[in-house]
Amino acid sequence: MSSPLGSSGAVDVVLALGSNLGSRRATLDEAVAALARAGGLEVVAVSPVVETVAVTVDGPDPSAPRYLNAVALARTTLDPDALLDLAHRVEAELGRVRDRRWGDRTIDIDIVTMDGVLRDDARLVLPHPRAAERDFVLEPWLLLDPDAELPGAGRVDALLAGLRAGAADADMAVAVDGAAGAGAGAAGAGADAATGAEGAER
Ligand SMILES: Nc1ncnc2c1ncn2[C@@H]1O[C@H](COP(=O)(O)OP(=O)(O)OP(=O)(O)O)[C@@H](O)[C@H]1O
Ligand SMILES: Nc1nc2c(c(=O)[nH]1)N=C(CO)CN2
Repeated sequence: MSSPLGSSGAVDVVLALGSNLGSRRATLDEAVAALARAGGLEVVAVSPVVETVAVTVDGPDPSAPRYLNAVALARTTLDPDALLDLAHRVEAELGRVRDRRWGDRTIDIDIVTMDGVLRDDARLVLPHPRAAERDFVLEPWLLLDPDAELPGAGRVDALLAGLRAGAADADMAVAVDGAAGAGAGAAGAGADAATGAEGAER
């Protein structure tokens, strides 16, 4: 089967998605579908969905609406700026309002890594500077790819184990659902670990 990207110049990217407002699961699915529809990006696989406690600027907040988080693996011919523009466009389409840092949001799409790209400027930092500390990124990523590595930080399984060893709230990720974006290479790995997030929209 031929790739919609053709054969030239595509690189692997890892995208982290999160939603803690509205119909979270539907929004994640719509975000994956919108990314998959966009020119220059092919969604290869999507992780199971993990329900997580909101991390705010003051730390984990069990009283805030919980997030559904997922990770998507994709291939793209877009350059990093164009990929960030696409992420922002999809966020805007899905009602993302930027008010507070780490505030509640219908959808957040972060670029975790882009193969071979190291970048650090006001607009974009790659790999994502906080991915290594975020169980809400590492857990779904690991479910999708047990051999995943975060460039410059190490294996995702080791990073997650380190976080869990250090965290009093090691069970912040409270439930695992099926993969987001079914039909876009969604992976079912880890769905057996579900503890009831299915239909958990409130
Ligand atoms: N790797 C990256 N992925 C996405 N945005 C990035 C990245 N590096 C830098 N940014 C910049 O961060 C800005 C703020 O992004 P956003 O509002 O999604 O932040 P946030 O999700 O609240 O916090 P965080 O960046 O810690 O995830 C974006 O407009 C973008 O310019
Ligand atoms: N649980 C959880 N907390 C967050 C998340 C997220 O995706 N999941 N995203 C944030 C900003 O990117 C801030 N806090």
